[in-house]
Amino acid sequence: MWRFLVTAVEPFIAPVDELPADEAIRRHVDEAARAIGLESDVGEVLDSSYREISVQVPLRRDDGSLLVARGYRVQHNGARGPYKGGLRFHPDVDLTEVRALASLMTWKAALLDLPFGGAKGALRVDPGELSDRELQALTRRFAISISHVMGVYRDIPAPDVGTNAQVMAWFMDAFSSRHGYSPASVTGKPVDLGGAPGREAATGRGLVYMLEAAARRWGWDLTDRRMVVQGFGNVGSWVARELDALGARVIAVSDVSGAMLNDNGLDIPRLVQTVNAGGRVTDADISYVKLSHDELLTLECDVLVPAALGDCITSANARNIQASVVLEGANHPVTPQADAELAERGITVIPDILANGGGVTGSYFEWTQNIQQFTWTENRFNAELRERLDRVFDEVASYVEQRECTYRQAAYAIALERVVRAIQLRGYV
Ligand SMILES: NC(=O)c1ccc[n+]([C@@H]2O[C@H](COP(=O)([O-])OP(=O)(O)OC[C@H]3O[C@@H](n4cnc5c(N)ncnc54)[C@H](O)[C@@H]3O)[C@@H](O)[C@H]2O)c1
Repeated sequence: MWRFLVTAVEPFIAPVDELPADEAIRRHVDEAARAIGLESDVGEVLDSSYREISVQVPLRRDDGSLLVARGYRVQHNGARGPYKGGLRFHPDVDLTEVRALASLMTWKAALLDLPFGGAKGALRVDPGELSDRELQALTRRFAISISHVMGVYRDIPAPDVGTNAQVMAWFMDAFSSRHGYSPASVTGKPVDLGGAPGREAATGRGLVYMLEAAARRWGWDLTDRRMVVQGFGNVGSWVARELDALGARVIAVSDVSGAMLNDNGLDIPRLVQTVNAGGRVTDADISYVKLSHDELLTLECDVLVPAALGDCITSANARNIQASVVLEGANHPVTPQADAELAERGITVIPDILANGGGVTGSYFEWTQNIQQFTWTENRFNAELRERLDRVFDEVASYVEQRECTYRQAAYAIALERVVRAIQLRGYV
């Protein structure tokens, strides 16, 4: 059984001059509203969430003590389809962060032209401190507590930080016990339970597909390019594997246990082996120099992939970033102030709602296959994923070239137009 390792280091804390996450996303949306000349007051609907649920999730622990966790599900906007978004289990998560992440999902799904609205859920708990029985009991209790607003055509969760296919299986089983067998009520499930072959790798693989699309457009050869990946969980480990397979040089990676560098390129298959066996990256018996978490972010490299938590590139370290490109694997890893500073310094940022969109696209494939009770092969899954992501990247890149704006500004402008159109067509306001 896997174990989660989430709390061994301090969480990233944005400097006080930075905006809270939900306001930061709102700032991006406001900027997009100005860019597309949104004159209607429909934008006001998007300033807040449609529904925010906060529930108490009690658990009798193995040692007899009582744990009372707090669970959240935020549904931001459902104009384009059922709500969709991950479930995060983390001790530092709060409603403000969940609200921000739910809104990001609205923009991501719209940008990728998927028939979903945006949502996010979280349980404020450290999964690494729980036994398997405790984790299962807590997941089931949480699922039942919010099941009245969940469902195949209502709201469909997926894995995120601190959750995985096994957690999704428990969630699906608890939901199904109330509503009848519903594999399409959750995505990112184990393949033996209706999970789509390819979904587990889809976010990390999708990031690399996006980078390849960018490389073709910019005339870059990715062979031997210096890559740095922060976070070595689902997203980070798959990014590193795919970059390594492409012939790029992954010189540094990190997880909660620390950061490591080898200028000649790290032995990624050995690292993956270590982590899959339940270890941390720094346990791997490979040649490396140990770095601090901050040093990893400021290494000189071609591409920096933050793939851990949000708010890691802020006004405190943006001026020290030495990457040519920041490819956002994590959600909201760059604060608005840092974003402006990176843009000024000529560093290209491929934003979360574009870069890590392979995850929700893979979830869309899984959901549709569950509804049709039909399974694609992994090859077909990957081919369809690449085709969709290439198309979306090209759309955003064309917008950037025509308007001379950043990738983030272009991505938000395209997404906002789609969501506003859906709100108006449905006569919501
Ligand atoms: N899983 C998905 O499909 C998906 C989809 C889109 C976006 N994301 C985003 O990607 C990010 C990572 O998600 P995941 O599913 O890989 O989570 P995960 O729990 O599988 O992995 C998180 C990784 O980050 C590491 N980490 C935590 N704090 C760190 C720190 N301070 N420094 C360095 N490493 C640290 C952990 O050790 C772990 O290796 C999150 O921001 C998530 O919202 C995930």
